[in-house]
Amino acid sequence: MGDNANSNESSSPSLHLARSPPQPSPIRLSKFASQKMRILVTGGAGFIGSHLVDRLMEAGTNEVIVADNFFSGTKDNLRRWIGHPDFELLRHDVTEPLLVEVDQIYHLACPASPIFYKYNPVKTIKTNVMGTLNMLGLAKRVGARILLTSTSEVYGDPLEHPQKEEYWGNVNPIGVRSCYDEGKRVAETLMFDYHRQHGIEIRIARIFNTYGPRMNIDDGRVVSNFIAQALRGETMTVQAPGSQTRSFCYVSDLVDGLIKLMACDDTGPINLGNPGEFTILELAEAVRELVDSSAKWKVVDNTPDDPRKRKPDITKAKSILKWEPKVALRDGLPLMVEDFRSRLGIHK
Ligand SMILES: O=c1ccn([C@@H]2O[C@H](COP(=O)(O)OP(=O)(O)O[C@H]3OC[C@@H](O)[C@H](O)[C@H]3O)[C@@H](O)[C@H]2O)c(=O)[nH]1
Repeated sequence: MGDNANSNESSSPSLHLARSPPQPSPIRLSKFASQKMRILVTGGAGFIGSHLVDRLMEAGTNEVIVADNFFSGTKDNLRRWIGHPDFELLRHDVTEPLLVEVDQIYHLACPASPIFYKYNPVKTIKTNVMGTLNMLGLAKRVGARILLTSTSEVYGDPLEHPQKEEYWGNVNPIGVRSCYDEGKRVAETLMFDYHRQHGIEIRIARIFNTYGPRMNIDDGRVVSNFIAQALRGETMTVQAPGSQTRSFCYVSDLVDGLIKLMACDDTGPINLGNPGEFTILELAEAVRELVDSSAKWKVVDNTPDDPRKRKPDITKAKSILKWEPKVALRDGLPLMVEDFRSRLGIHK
């Protein structure tokens, strides 16, 4: 009985493992093909996406296609590249299939601020599941390598600290954050299943809290909220209890990590974040010192399932990518304040 079952090789799951990856189209292998790398960035009009696009375009060796539905991203973030011969901007929602010929896909598309991703939770989970399926389908068809920007939110409200990639997390499957947390967890699952079943080259980054110029002023996340509030003379809203912690990574460091991950030989997941850990009250204090010593903060209600602590273990990023963040919070915050001042037209 056991022998018979084992002798039926076509049903053996192991046969579906480690297939060779799909090959690029013949034209790409011809000597007349453009030597530039063709790269799709989904969500490329967003905060992190547009900084990534800058870096890819500045390299001068890439052609970049951005697909964005402009739900939280804006064309303004990309205005310096519009009209450039190596750049193309598509208004496209990743929940619909996309057919383009590319060598690499950076799949970022998804609202990342809790107020944005909770605004239309069904759309958020569709974006994570159908969007990732569509991009994996594209990667399979054209033989592209695909990098998913997953999140530290896959660890939920973590029971291990700091968080290592091996930790499976503590996530509420039915809570108000689940559309994002569970959505990204399914997206990671899809990535690995396409890798195992179809040999797709995958890379997964787990991004921790990131900040920097170009964040939406009313993005709703804590760093942008505090800076905008302090600059406008409003009271900073510290959500209770204020002792919860986050680790904040400056956007240029994060983009370095993404590019190194795409280039390396490891699938990930790899944590990308700055291990410097601060309570939310410490952050409010830092912003007060920087922007306006008379700025005030008040404690307001929090939202359900807010993680109480978060800090990346970046041992893997250090050893595999030779990456670690260079910009400390005290150096990155002033750069963001400068950007917010100029966008808000506040020059005090
Ligand atoms: O005005 C505010 C906003 C937020 N907060 C608090 O600041 C902390 C951080 O909140 P944010 O909204 O900035 O971000 P979160 O850490 O909740 O989620 C983020 O996690 C990592 C990324 O993947 C995403 O960008 C985002 O989901 C929370 O404890 C929140 O309660 C405030 O105290 N005041």
